[in-house]
Amino acid sequence: MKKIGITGTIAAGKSSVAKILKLKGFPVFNADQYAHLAYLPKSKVYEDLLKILGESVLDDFKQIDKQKVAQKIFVNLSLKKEVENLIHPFVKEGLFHFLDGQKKKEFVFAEIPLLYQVGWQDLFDYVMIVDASKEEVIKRLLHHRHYSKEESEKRYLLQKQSLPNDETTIWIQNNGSKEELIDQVNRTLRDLRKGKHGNSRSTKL
Ligand SMILES: CC(C)(COP(=O)(O)OP(=O)(O)OC[C@H]1O[C@@H](n2cnc3c(N)ncnc32)[C@H](O)[C@@H]1O)[C@@H](O)C(=O)NCCC(=O)NCCS
Ligand SMILES: Nc1ncnc2c1ncn2[C@@H]1O[C@H](COP(=O)(O)OP(=O)(O)OP(=O)(O)O)[C@@H](O)[C@H]1O
Repeated sequence: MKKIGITGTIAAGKSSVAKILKLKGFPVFNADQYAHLAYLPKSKVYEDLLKILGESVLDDFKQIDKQKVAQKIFVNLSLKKEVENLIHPFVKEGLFHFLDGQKKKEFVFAEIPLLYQVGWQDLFDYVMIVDASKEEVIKRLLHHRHYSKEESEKRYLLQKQSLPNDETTIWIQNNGSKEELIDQVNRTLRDLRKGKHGNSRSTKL
């Protein structure tokens, strides 16, 4: 089993790549979706999250409202850190459990937007970085997410990150059509099978 982390900036096309891979039958873990499970009353970090965030983040059904969480943590970085200290280990456990169940698969993927910020790159044999030009990203945020021009620029700058590059990095440049994106994913799979992306790094798993 080769483990491949998928990351990249906002609206670069990470989820689109994940969708293409899923349609081709590959298992794909989604860190953001899994993180949302932490906010459900039955999760094991729910009570601790409530202690940190306070009852004001609950909605009428006693569910933690993610929008209210966002409003609190993005203006209070120490609170954000405290929340992350609960959620990141929760997601990591979910990721390990997922990988454990896929041992017989050729390739297994995990979409982790904050891969480098959380420092999980060494868990993977390869890191696939989905990239797009600033112009394309802004266009997608305006047209598909219906953000204003200012909001789009702000989000782009907030999430822009410096991305490392070594022989185990696989770049997907998503500035063209969806068909071109599918072609690139197919080419990448072919190259991976031929070993063209270098020797995979030794992982910590
Ligand atoms: C704060 C959370 C709940 C927001 O989740 P969600 O997936 O719903 O994000 P989404 O992009 O849909 O935003 C929800 C709301 O937050 C606002 N928001 C999102 N990002 C930002 C930001 N950087 N600054 C201000 N507001 C923001 C949005 O405007 C929206 O109103 C989520 O990001 C979270 O749980 N973060 C902490 C844990 C973590 O690091 N997760 C990553 C997985 S490893
Ligand atoms: N090559 C493309 N051509 C046209 N539209 C695209 C292309 N790639 C992605 N999109 C569209 O741009 C938007 C963002 O793409 P996607 O959701 O895949 O990005 P993402 O990196 O997962 O975003 P986020 O970081 O916000 O979760 C989506 O509406 C998607 O359909």
